Amino acid sequence: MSAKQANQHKIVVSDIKKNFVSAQGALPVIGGVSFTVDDGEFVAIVGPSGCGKSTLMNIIAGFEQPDSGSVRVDGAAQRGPSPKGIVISQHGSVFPWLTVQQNLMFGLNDAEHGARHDERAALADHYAAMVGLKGFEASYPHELSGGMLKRAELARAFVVKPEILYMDEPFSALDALMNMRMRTELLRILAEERHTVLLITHDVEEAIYMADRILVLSPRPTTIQASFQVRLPHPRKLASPEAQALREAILRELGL
Ligand SMILES: Nc1ncnc2c1ncn2[C@@H]1O[C@H](COP(=O)(O)OP(=O)(O)OP(=O)(O)O)[C@@H](O)[C@H]1O
Repeated sequence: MSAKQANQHKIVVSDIKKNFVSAQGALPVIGGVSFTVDDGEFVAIVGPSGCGKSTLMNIIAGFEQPDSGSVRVDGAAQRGPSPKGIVISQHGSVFPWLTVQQNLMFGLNDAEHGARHDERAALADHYAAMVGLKGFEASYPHELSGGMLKRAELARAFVVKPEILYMDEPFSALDALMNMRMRTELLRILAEERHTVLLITHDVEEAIYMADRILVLSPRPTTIQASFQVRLPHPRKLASPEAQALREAILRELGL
């Protein structure tokens, strides 16, 4: 690979290995995973339950260290969580004691986003409106529905304009209809603002609907078993013969 090509990759994951040690002995979880993600690319990772998806994501996002191998973001070794990336998980991350607006303002520091409180409030309100929460800026999280809460979390992630979104089963706690709405919402926002996305999901259709590329992980100790480029135009029709063929090929890799 030439230096120029290497520079184009936003994330470079090189031969990551990870064992957990328990009373029962060593549990090999990640058995050597390498891949790259380009700037602005949306890569989804699917794999069997318990294969190590979350562990891999935690390592790539800098929250956990691998036993061996490395993660580089924009060419620099990832040694801990970086402000370039933000994690959205199914557990949620909004502060229950702050309103929607206060939650969105929380990540905006004075230096970068204007010292004035009203400038940061305006930016927070802009992102609340972008995810369909106009009119709910003064509401507290417990006053929102599950779907609205998820929108607030997305807005909270987007307001700080992260270069990378690490998403670990972000919509899995939502009902099927809201899950589909949030997929569409996420793609709409991504069309407006450029981000690199790494999505972990157990839902093959969710991956096909959104991703540019889908990596299929093997059972533990996990490795990349297959990779699929998704060359379907948006908005994607999951019932189309191309999407169905892709779904079947991925499910076959998963042994289903
Ligand atoms: N901190 C830890 N200490 C010990 N074992 C762990 C730890 N974190 C994860 N594991 C184990 O590593 C394996 C992989 O877990 P992980 O959560 O990464 O899998 P996953 O693919 O995300 O699972 P799921 O599909 O069920 O969400 C599991 O067997 C889990 O019990």
